[in-house]
Amino acid sequence: MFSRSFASALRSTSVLRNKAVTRGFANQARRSAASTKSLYGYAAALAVAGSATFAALSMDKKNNAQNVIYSDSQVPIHGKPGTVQERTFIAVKPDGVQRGLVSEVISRFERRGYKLVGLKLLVPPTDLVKQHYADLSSKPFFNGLVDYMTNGKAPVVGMVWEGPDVIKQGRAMVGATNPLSANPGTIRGDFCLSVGRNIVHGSDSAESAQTEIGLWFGGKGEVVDWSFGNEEWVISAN
Ligand SMILES: Nc1ncnc2c1ncn2[C@@H]1O[C@H](COP(=O)(O)OP(=O)(O)OP(=O)(O)O)[C@@H](O)[C@H]1O
Repeated sequence: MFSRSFASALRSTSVLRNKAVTRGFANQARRSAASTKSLYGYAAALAVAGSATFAALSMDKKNNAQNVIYSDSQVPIHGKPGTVQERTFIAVKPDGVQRGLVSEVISRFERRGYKLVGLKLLVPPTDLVKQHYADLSSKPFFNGLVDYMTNGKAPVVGMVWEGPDVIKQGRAMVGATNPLSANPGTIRGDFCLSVGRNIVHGSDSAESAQTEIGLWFGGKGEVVDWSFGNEEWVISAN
């Protein structure tokens, strides 16, 4: 289902008029989605569709409107803080996955206009989580936090999101660490009650984003550069 809608989205994108190219990528997307039959099929299809869009945009260099802030294809995996290609690391933690809130989190970032450039599902290794939460290593809850993130009762969904001011806006969308202090309208303010089960993580600074994206998405090709077909309608200035 997702692959079919991506195929039609790809075909309707003006820069993708080459049907043979589009069909090839659409078929790959269909195979990916069929092999996983889930939201993560959607993720695979999205990654393939993203690559297709990026490849096609590279072929078509007709961007001539002066007031459009187009993305630059030469982006380090941690993005370019302060630009439209700023990137942040957002994770749905095991309680969020267990409670079926992955799509809710993705949807909020997508609807806001942010672009998903990295996505993976994993039970993270202990070392990774210890590094991720290194600044909390002296806290009494540290061992419990590491165990909760790594014990495999549910996986973590790690994501890299891109767009203007995404680090600060992402934190605002996530809400205060303690859900009882989180504003309604934020993810934590809408969906949870306990600081130990606060559903999501979001990088709190450009430095954290760089470190965390490198930790969770350090492998080659794990973050995908691609351009929205409707970029002009989401991030342009007049
Ligand atoms: N007092 C506490 N008791 C139990 N767990 C806690 C406590 N304080 C923080 N945590 C856990 O440690 C995580 C990291 O805490 P931190 O102070 O870095 O907050 P945060 O930056 O809002 O959270 P995150 O890093 O997960 O986005 C929290 O999200 C929460 O899961």
